[in-house]
Amino acid sequence: MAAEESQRDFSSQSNSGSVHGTHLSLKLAVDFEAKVITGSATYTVKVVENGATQFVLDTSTLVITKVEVDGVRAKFRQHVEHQTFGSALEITLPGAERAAGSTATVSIFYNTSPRSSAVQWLPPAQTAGKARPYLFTQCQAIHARALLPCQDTPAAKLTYDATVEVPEWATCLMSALSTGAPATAGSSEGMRTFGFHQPVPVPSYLIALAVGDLASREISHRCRIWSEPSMVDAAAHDFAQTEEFLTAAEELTCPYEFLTAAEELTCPYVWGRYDVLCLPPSFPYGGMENPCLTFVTPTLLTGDRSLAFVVAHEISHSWTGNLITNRTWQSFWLNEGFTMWLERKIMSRVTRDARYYDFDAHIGWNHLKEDIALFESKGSAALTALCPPLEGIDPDDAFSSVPYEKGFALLNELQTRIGAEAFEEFVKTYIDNFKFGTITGTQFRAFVQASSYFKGDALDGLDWDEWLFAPGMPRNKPNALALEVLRAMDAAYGLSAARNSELAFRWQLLCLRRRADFIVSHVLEFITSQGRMKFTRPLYRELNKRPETASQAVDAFMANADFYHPICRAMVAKDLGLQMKKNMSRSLRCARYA
Ligand SMILES: CC/C=C\C/C=C\C[C@@H](O)/C=C/C=C/C=C\[C@@H](O)CCCC(=O)O
Ligand SMILES: [Zn+2]
Repeated sequence: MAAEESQRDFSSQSNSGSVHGTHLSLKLAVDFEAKVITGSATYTVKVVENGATQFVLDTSTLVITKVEVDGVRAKFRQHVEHQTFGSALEITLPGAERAAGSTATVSIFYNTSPRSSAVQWLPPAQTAGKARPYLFTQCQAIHARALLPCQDTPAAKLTYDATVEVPEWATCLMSALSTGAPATAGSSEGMRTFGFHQPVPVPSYLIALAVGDLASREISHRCRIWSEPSMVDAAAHDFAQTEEFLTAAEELTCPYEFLTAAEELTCPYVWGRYDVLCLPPSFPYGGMENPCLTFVTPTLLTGDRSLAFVVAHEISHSWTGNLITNRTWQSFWLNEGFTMWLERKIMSRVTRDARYYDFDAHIGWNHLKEDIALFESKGSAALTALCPPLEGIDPDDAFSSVPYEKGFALLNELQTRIGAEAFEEFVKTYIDNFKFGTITGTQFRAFVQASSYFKGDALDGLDWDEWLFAPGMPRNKPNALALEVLRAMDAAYGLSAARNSELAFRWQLLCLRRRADFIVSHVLEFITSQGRMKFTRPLYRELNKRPETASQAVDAFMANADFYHPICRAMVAKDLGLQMKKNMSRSLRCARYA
């Protein structure tokens, strides 16, 4: 296999590997008339590599007016603009080469351009109220650099605070916690100032802003639904299950025994609040997982809550994506594949219907097929790899259902190998291990391989290179036959008690492969009551694949060795890794190879 996951972020020109902005203070003012945001971005900068002399950020269509380092004017240079990746902004750190661990405060004074790719400025006609303008941002994947100078790579997480001056009639929201009521004191005439802080380190693509004529409805102690006033009741109705989704997500992600709300929680929700802003119809995505404030499209408003699963998806990103973040866009599948998995688990719980997971996975599989065919027809098959070659590529051009559904398919494949219950526990260890950080596919692979949940032969035959780097459809369709479905089929059709040997054989093999342990006693009964190799050998081999059932297979075989025809006995002994001593037939005469 040719490809390799790069440690470099091809989509950023910043030098976050040697100098890292760890905290950002934004002071912004919104000018609807000029369609610009003006202000300053002040970074607390930490040198991580000895000898650094520059702090390099990404910008796109920004006008930089002044830079200060530790309060003193500093030299800066904006490179020629690259069509996709923008202009690198090089700021000279004055004095001698900086030692690792040293810090500085860097303030950049700037304004955005009316053609910023991060901001949509809506005239009143494009709003529901038709009376006031509106603006919202969308920074994923690499548009944050068109909103503020930043190290626009998910590898560089930072905390932030912000003040934003907006017209007095407007409400300003950000992907952060509010610091309190807006202030008019200290603001320009006719303006008021909103304050925010985000104490959890986030990547730049999660910095978000919306300003408009907004109203809200509180739907739980930590969830509020926002939109334009004329839509807010409809939005609050369609997203009324938000708290229920959030609770289900907490149960699925908390590595400790989950306690009820009345008791002390062992896993407090890291982000503090989960609010939802329902945007005007030009919002380009179904939802965007901006922390503390998910953005959603109004196309979800049906009146019957049938599209609220998008909120379950965005809630899931609170852990997979926002808490554990893809280190570069090559590992975007870890954000989205895990989020699809969690979304489907949440929806199965909330609907109390285990079939939800399988049916939705089936729909996702078909979506994946369509997207892969589309990319192949465009001559872009390489972008259908889970870890795509992104050098020189605009991430927006690479976007498809591949990271979502192929990513999910890989996780589902892992789940199938150890069973849903064990995989759910494994995911909790994954979250606990990588929370607050970033991850690559290579790290994930190593984590799985080292995990005690995947001991023994659980990963046998899994071709990681093919999964991560080969374009096209994965080989194995996610199996829709969850344990619960097998139990329901058994209850409906009595398959475990089937007397038809062909039927019993197929059913038993299927159940063993799905690790449905209720079948084991039936299998042992079947393989010790007849000796037809067509049935007996595959079932013994299947039992022998897992430590939990292998010893039962050996015991059953040894106890019944005399029953089998010598050919069958010899074949099964080989299948089980046992050596039959010549002319001996009793169980004690078998010994394990090696
Ligand atoms: C392998 C692809 C590499 C990088 C792509 C990363 C980001 C792509 C960029 O286009 C931004 C995507 C933003 C997505 C936001 C929300 C999605 O969950 C929405 C999914 C589609 C929808 O429901 O409308
Ligand atoms: Zn998502």
